[in-house]
Amino acid sequence: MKNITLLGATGSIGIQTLDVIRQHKDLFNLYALSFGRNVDKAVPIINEFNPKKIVVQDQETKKKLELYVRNQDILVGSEGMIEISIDTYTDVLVNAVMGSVGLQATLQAIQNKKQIAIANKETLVTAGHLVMEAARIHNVTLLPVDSEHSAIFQCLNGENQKEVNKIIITASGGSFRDKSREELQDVTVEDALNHPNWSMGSKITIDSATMMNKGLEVIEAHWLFDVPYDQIDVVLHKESVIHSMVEFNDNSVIAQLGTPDMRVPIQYALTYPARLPLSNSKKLDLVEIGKLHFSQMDYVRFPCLKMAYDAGREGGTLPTVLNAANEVAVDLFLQGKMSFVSIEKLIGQALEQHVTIPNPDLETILGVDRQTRLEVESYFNKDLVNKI
Ligand SMILES: NC(=O)C1=CN([C@@H]2O[C@H](COP(=O)(O)OP(=O)(O)OC[C@H]3O[C@@H](n4cnc5c(N)ncnc54)[C@H](OP(=O)(O)O)[C@@H]3O)[C@@H](O)[C@H]2O)C=CC1
Ligand SMILES: CC(=O)[C@@H](O)[C@H](O)COP(=O)(O)O
Ligand SMILES: [Mn+2]
Repeated sequence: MKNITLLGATGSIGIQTLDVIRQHKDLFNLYALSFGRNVDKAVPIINEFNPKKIVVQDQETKKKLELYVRNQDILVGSEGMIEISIDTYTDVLVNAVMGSVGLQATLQAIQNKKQIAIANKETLVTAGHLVMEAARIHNVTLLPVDSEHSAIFQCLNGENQKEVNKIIITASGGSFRDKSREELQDVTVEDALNHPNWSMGSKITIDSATMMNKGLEVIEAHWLFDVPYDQIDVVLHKESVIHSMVEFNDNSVIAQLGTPDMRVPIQYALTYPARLPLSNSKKLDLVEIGKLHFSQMDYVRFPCLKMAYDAGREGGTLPTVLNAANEVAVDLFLQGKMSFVSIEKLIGQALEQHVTIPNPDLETILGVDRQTRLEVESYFNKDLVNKI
């Protein structure tokens, strides 16, 4: 029996992780969980799974939760997340929190040799070099949950890394894939949240519409698989049936396919190297689908992807700036405070202003992250973007 600690239990990945745990009660026990502020969603989860420890985002949420929860310790904030992640009884940490807030918990869990299933790409974008260095030193394998990275991980299984020509990450194109740049001017939050293939949390759904999701995934792939940026391609594939591919030096290409169901990569990360049946998961029927489509990525249409490649190549603190600026900008858009196209403007502005610090330590990363968030808020307040 493995004790799982789940960061982000009330989110899209969190809920699907709980479904996997529910299906394999003989293998997994939910030992501890964290969530942000959604007490209504958390209470039934706590009643069903009875975790020993719970972490919430702030004191106010703790007070609300105390009205429903009597048997568990309720911890708060980043320190609480670290505490449950390194707890002696935690065997596996699933990082399914939104944003770079789970970075320190992940780093400390690695230092404590916990098994890590990582959905949270922002952690790897903001501090990939620190996370991978810790994983190397402590001999911990990061098991990817992100569908593309799980696919690449499976394609590389048993292969020689030196024989890899390139990684090909597929992109659905997101909710505005058929719109021109001009047509993006007056799109709404509701339009942007309408992803064609996946039902996900709101931040990643907006990232998918701006193509920043693919940019974050390129950086994530660079760190997880130790592949240079020149050997990572992105191709538009609107069906999201091929989750990603690897081309080898004999021009052979291995791909991983499946219906869009995040429980598949979540479960694989938890049961690796074994595979288990997953009930209520739709089988892939290629005959029913008939055709798969592919087209070249357009970096002018999707400037966020270009910014991510550039920031990744430059390295140092630039990916931290990219990520923090994106988190703030997406949040401002989701709150209805500014237009969709303002997201890329705010990120571009933050990247332009920043003087990269090479090889940053954790303190530097956390400082740059904080500073960038303040700066982006200030550009917004100074009217540098189109407010709605
Ligand atoms: N959803 C998907 O299919 C996929 C997601 N991912 C990645 O997985 C991660 C999670 O995504 P997703 O599940 O969609 O996100 P959601 O927004 O659905 O869920 C996020 C979770 O994190 C919690 N949370 C948010 N902010 C904070 C905070 N400041 N402190 C503590 N907890 C917080 C939320 O709590 P609450 O809601 O209670 O406030 C919720 O439990 C992201 O990094 C995403 O990029 C990767 C591939 C696919
Ligand atoms: C399910 C998943 O892994 C998401 O990251 C998904 O890939 C988003 O789709 P696109 O970013 O390709 O639209
Ligand atoms: Mn993905």
